[in-house]
Amino acid sequence: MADVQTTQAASWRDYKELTKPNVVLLMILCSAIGMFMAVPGMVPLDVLILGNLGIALCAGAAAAVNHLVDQRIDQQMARTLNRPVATGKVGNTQAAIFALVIGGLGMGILFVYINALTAWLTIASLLGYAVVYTMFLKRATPQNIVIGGLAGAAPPLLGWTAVTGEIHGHALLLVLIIFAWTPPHFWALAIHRREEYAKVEIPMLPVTHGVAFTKLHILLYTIIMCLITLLPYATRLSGPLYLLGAVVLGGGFLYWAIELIRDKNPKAPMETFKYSIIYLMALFIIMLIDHYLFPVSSL
Ligand code: HEM
Ligand SMILES: CC(C)=CCC/C(C)=C/CC/C(C)=C/COP(=O)(O)OP(=O)(O)O
Repeated sequence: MADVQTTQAASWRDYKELTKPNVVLLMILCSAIGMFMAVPGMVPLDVLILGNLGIALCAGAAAAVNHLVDQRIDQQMARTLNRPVATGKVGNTQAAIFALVIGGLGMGILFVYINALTAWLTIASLLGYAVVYTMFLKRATPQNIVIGGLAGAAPPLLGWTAVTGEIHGHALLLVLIIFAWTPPHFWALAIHRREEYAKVEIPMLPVTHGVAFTKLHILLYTIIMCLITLLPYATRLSGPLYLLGAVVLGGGFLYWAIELIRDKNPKAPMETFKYSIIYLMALFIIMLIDHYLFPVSSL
C-alpha cells in the first residue's frame, strides 16, 4: 500500500478520530458496567481506571487499523471521505505506528496491572475487528457484521474478567445482548447508506438481499434481542427496575423495527440507528442503577 500524499499536517484531533472515540466511549461504558455487575460492592479504583484505559486503547488501535485498511473505500463514500487516512492527513506509516503504540500500551497495561485472561480476550477482540472483520468478513459476506459483531460485543466480558479473573455465565449474557443488538444497529444505517456500499462493492445485507429482506431481519434480531434482555432478570443477575427498563426500551426498539417495515417514514432508518445507540446506553445504565438499588441478596 503506497502512502497517500500528505497534504496537511495532522492534528491531535485527527488521531482522536482514528480511534472512533464515540464508539469506544460506549464500549467503555459497557465494560465499566460489566465491572460493576461482577461484584456486589465497589470496583477497586485501579481496576476501574487501568482496566478501562487498557481496553479503550486496544479498541482505539483496532479502529485505527480499520481506518488504514479501509482507506480506499472510505475515500469513495460520503460518510467517510473526510477521515484522516482517507484524505492523506495522516499517512499510512503514521497510522500504523499510532495503532501499534496505543495497542501495545493497552496490552501492556492489561498484562501488567489487570490479568492475562482480560489481556488475551481483549487482544482477541482487537484482532477480531481489525483483522477478521475488516480485512476479510466485511468484503466477503453479508453476515459480516453478525460474525464480526462478537468483537464489538466483548466489552462487558472484558470488564467482568478484569475484576474477577474468571468468565461467568452472567458476563456472557451481557455479551449476548450486544451481539444481538449489533445487526439492527448497523443494518438500519446500512439501509440509509446502501447506495454507497453498493458503489464500493461491500456486500452489506441491503445491497445483496434488498431493503425489505434487511428490514425483516432487523425485526427478527430485535425480537431476539428483546427476549435476551429478559434473561438477566430471569437468571437473577438483575432486578425489577432493570426488567422495567428492558421492556420499555425494547418496546421502543420494536416500534422502530415495525416503522421500518411499514415504510411510511423516510427518516425511519436513521432514527432507528440513533435509537439503537440511546437504547444500549440506557439499558446498561439502568442495569447499573438496578444493581445497587436491588442487590441480588435482596431479591
Ligand atoms: C461489527 C459491529 C458494528 C458495526 C458494523 C457498527 C457500525 C457502525 C457504523 C457504520 C457507524 C457509523 C459511524 C459513522 O457515523 O461514521 C456506527 C456508529 C456508532 N456505533 Fe457502531 N457498529 C458496530 C458495533 C458497535 C458497538 C459494539 C458499539 C458500542 C458498544 C457501537 C457504538 C456505536 C456508536 C456510539 C456510534 C456513533 C458514533 C458517532 O456518532 O460518532 N457500535 N457503528
Ligand atoms: C478491543 C475491542 C473491544 C475491540 C473492538 C473494536 C471496535 C472499535 C469495534 C467497532 C465496531 C465498529 C464501529 C464497526 C464499524 O466498522 P465499519 O468498518 O463497518 O464501519 P465504518 O465504515 O464506519 O468504518
